[in-house]
Amino acid sequence: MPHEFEMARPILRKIEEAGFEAYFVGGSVRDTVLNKKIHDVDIATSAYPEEIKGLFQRTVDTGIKHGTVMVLDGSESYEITTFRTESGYQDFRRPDHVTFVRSLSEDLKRRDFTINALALKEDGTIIDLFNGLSDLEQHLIKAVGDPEERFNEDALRMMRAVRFASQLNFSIEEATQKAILDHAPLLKKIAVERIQVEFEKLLMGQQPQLGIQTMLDTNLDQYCPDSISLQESLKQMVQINQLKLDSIEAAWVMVGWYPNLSNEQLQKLLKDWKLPNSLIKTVEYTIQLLQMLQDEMIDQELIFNAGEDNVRLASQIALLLDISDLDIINQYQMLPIKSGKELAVTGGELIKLKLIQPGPKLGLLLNDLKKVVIHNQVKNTQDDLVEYVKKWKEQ
Ligand SMILES: Nc1ccn([C@@H]2O[C@H](COP(=O)(O)OP(=O)(O)OP(=O)(O)O)[C@@H](O)[C@H]2O)c(=O)n1
Ligand SMILES: [Mg+2]
Repeated sequence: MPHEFEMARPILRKIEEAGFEAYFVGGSVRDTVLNKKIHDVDIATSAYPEEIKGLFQRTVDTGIKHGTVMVLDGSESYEITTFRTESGYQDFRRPDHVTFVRSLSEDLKRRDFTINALALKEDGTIIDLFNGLSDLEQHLIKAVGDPEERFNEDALRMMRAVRFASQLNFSIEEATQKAILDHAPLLKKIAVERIQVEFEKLLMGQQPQLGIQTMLDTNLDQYCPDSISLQESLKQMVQINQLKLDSIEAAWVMVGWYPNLSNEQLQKLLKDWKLPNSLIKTVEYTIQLLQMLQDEMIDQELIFNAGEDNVRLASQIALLLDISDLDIINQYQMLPIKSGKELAVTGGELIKLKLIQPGPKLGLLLNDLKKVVIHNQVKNTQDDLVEYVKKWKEQ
């Protein structure tokens, strides 16, 4: 058992000693069987939330309505969720109400895929009611029970299927994939933020091209934000030789690069996907840098404005796209200044020298100084810059 489970074993034992059942469930069990590193440890139990709260000293009501109580143990914390069934999914995304149940099988049968429906007991026994182990061995993503029901309950699961295909390099079982094709339009009901999380995990998975191809094959792309541009990108991305994306930034630069969008269209694509502004800025700068590389023209000012991180990202993606990076990292390092603050004169000094008065003109002048220094037209020394300002005043 991995260290994370070892740490949590006493918690499960304590619940069992009180006469209830408790299991590790979800992705951590799947990833343990696959010998992968685990991140979050989820625990499911037959005990009701109030009963869990009675058993442990330090608890937090993180999601008590849905049956989840957080138990604090030293510096660790564990989410413990009561076995539940969810009924009446009228909006294809959230259960109308949650019913707590005492039976593990009731809980497991409402889970999405067989590989995610395994439970692990404190003593190491695996409970496998839906042949999840065999599907893990066969590298198959297969819905638990009737795939249509599973996707009607939560349409996001269709995106989860293609995301797992990419992350695990698994195929989607035939009936499950057919159900995705048939229910793809339901994705429209899902909040963009939730789709975004799955799509990013897909892009950063070990086989993004498998996930992307499956999105195209099942029409899921048609129900994602800005689907026309997206489809164009995805079609191009499957063509790349061995696509591998190791950051969210790189992933979105690739998506934004392909459809050949104007800056406004690119903004719309990224906004429609509800990306944070800082990420949008990064993607915009990096795409501008890539356009510059494609045109084989170095624009010092753009390199300066984009900054080191975006320059490094552009260089990395140029490699994937098979365009020359024109040594831009070096070009960046050779810039005479890396920020406006490195100018050899400040606004205050220029005012003291009576070369200019405070006001909007000063801002314009400083901007101009920055430009001529970046373009190596004037040396970044106080004398040279003061000289330049005197001439600038005369014109
Ligand atoms: N739409 C969903 C989301 C989750 N689950 C169930 O809840 C578990 C935990 O969900 P989550 O942490 O979102 O996904 P993981 O499968 O654990 O994947 P990851 O490793 O990315 O956390 C899943 O394994 C699955 O059993 C589900 O049935 N349907
Ligand atoms: Mg998880």
